[in-house]
Amino acid sequence: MTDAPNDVTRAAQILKEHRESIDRLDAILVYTLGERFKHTQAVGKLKADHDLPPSDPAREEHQIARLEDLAKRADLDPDFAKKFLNFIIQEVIRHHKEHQA
Ligand SMILES: C=C(O[C@@H]1C=C(C(=O)O)C=C[C@H]1O)C(=O)O
Repeated sequence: MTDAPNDVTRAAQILKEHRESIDRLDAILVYTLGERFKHTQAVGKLKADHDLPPSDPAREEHQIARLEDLAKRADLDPDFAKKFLNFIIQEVIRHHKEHQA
């Protein structure tokens, strides 16, 4: 079935509004990640200064469990949330190893 011109205009408007929301949320994600990395870089320096290991598996396990719970409440796939956090943590650990090199 072909859309009436009004339907096309309305759909275009709805698409535009969703994309504006997506752009705003992407900006929040990027700024939030930037803030997170500022803290993890400070942790990396602290660890290097005090000869502490780059990774802390017990802390990670606790974070993953917490994030899975948050994801369920936020209607986000908990497996995706887990993969996403793991991806970020691996990058943080790489930075921490660089601090210690
Ligand atoms: C930031 C830390 O270092 C590592 C990175 C973590 C993270 O990005 O959340 C968590 C645990 C550590 O493996 C930390 O120990 O708190």
